[in-house]
Amino acid sequence: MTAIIGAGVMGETLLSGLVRAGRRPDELVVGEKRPERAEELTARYGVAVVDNVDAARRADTVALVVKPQDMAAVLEQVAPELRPGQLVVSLAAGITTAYVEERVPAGVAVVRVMPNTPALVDQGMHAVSGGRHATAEHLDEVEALLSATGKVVRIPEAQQDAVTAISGSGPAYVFFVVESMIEAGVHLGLPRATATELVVQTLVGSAAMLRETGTHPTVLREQVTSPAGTTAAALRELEIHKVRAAFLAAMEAARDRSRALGA
Ligand SMILES: NC(=O)C1=CN([C@@H]2O[C@H](COP(=O)(O)OP(=O)(O)OC[C@H]3O[C@@H](n4cnc5c(N)ncnc54)[C@H](O)[C@@H]3O)[C@@H](O)[C@H]2O)C=CC1
Ligand SMILES: O=C(O)[C@@H]1CCC=N1
Repeated sequence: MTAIIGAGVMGETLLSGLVRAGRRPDELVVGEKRPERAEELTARYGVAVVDNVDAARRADTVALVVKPQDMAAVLEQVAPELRPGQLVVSLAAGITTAYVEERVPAGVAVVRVMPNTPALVDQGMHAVSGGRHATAEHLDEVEALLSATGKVVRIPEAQQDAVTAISGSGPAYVFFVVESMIEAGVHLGLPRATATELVVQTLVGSAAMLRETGTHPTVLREQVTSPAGTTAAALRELEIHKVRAAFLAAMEAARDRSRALGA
């Protein structure tokens, strides 16, 4: 039995992935604070939504998908139900395995995961790190849990805040670029629907090229950039506006915020 405590955006992403991967609703249990959300999830997936204490008691694996700020309260609530042999998986930004281990009975295995929302379409990027009592089998179990919804990498926990800044928050940066390009298309006189179709397919095509050719992105960019052409004119403006430096500063800010959330 797997429990998911906190079924907002990321909790539902995990839940729907498990259901798509063939888990039966009676093998899953959800803890969710908002009653209207609980009703929605039961209607959509046929899962039981129970209180957190009951969810933790019934499950072998307990996935915590509440906001980092709510983690201490949830751990305080469920800790009396947890026992060695159970596995706690935290998907929260910034929360370290040590933070969880300090709040659960000794010997409970803890694994930290940084997922991302493309898992909703089985294209997620999940980074996994084990805590003090997590064995290779625990990591295998978490990998099996997540691999149905995307790629899984195992990383040292010290890299988790950087990973959060890159792949955890990453989809938002990509959507921001997409929004900006669509808006630019509208400014250039294209109908919004046309601009949207052009930008989305350009993104999907570029992503497929990166994955399928394995060619370095710099080479792919140079292939598009004809001497004294249109792309060179555009890239010059991006450099003048320090877009590369802005990305560096943005991801440093995300990394720092992740660290602060777990402090
Ligand atoms: N949204 C994203 O793209 C990603 C989110 N995460 C992590 O996932 C976690 C959840 O984030 P979101 O799903 O975006 O937030 P959210 O606000 O959509 O979901 C949190 C859910 O937890 C519920 N909740 C709060 N306190 C609770 C309690 N005491 N008991 C039971 N349920 C409770 C809320 O009602 C809500 O449905 C965060 O820790 C975040 O760092 C990680 C990677 C990506
Ligand atoms: O913005 C956040 O804090 C969460 C963690 C990574 C993506 N969303």
